[in-house]
Amino acid sequence: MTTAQKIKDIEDEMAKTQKNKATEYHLGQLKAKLAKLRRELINPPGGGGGGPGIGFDVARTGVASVGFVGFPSVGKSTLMSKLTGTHSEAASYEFTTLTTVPGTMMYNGARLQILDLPGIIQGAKDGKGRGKQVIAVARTCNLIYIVLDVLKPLNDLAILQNELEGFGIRLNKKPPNIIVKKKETGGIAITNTVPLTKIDAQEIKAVLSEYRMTSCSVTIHEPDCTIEDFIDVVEGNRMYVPCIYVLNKIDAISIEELDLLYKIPNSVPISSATWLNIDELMEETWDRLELVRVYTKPKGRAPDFTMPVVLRRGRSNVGNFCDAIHKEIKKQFKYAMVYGKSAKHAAGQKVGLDHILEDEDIITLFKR
Ligand SMILES: Nc1nc2c(ncn2[C@@H]2O[C@H](COP(=O)(O)OP(=O)(O)OP(=O)(O)O)[C@@H](O)[C@H]2O)c(=O)[nH]1
Ligand SMILES: [K+]
Ligand SMILES: [Mg+2]
Repeated sequence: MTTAQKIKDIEDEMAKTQKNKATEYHLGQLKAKLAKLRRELINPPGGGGGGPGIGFDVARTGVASVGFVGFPSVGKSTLMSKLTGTHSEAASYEFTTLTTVPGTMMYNGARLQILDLPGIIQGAKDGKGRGKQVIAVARTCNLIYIVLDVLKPLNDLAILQNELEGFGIRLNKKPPNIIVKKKETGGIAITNTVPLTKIDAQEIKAVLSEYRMTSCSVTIHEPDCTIEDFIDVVEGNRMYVPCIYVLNKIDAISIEELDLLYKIPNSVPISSATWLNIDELMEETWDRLELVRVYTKPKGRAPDFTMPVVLRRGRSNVGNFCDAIHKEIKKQFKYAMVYGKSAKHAAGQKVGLDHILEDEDIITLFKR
């Protein structure tokens, strides 16, 4: 039996099983089994299906990457070509794009890599078409655009989300605040600092037994966490990626229809053909990438506002700033003066390598 068939069997059994006190343990086991099988699909035990396939992965440039995921002919290549100036073939027939086509664009002083990807179809995560390679590239991006054609059913969005979820990608979600620690002995201890509304001890134990984890402590700080969140933590290979739903081809619909589209959270309606609303798309892109621009101010001179050093949130301390300029700089570092949002005083703050910089800060380095 193939992995995909085993998955189908478990999904069928879950659909048949009513959720109640008596079946909780069984359902927990089934969900854990499902997660393990899905991992096999991403990373087959024999190797081979793991990372992006040959020709699919491309050299990474720029400070952040945006990957385009969507069904065929929704306008991904049209958008990518116009944004970057790099030609990616666009045509009215499906599967025009057959591999990753990279381009770059500058925005707010940051170089962004834009990855145009082949169209995927339902079942991609289970091995249909080149979907697995496409999703494997998307997994490594800092932002995903799910591109949709507004002339097609909006339910396509749910299908695509499901494809990415099945490949261990979590869209617009933070990692659940749950800590699982393996121990030598002592059995299973579950503590929670928030009320558990959607998960219970039986389910947790079923999952742990499925993973052969007989002794461990589980601490749950995540409000309303589900058994799926818990499995994500136990599995540990999830990618939490921000996502914008790009609703393309609005040139072909009425204003009334457009008003309805605006109600969909995390979405930006655009037309890549007639270049409508691209400004909003880029502003949203900038916000979601959480980039930090830092301007350098040579001692005794005015800051250079033309060329920021761009860092990513979470990797934006003074040490990261030094590394972004030159790997030797940290060795000579004595202290830095920082001006802007991260500084305690308007007149600036003297800081060390651990100080975390904020967007549009100004910095002067002092060497030993
Ligand atoms: N009306 C309209 N048509 C568009 C728009 N953007 C793209 N198209 C048309 O949609 C068709 C497909 O465009 P592509 O850019 O090739 O789409 P794709 O998503 O890259 O397609 P694949 O590579 O085959 O997956 C072409 O005929 C485009 O001219 C748009 O904003 N409005
Ligand atoms: K096409
Ligand atoms: Mg294309």
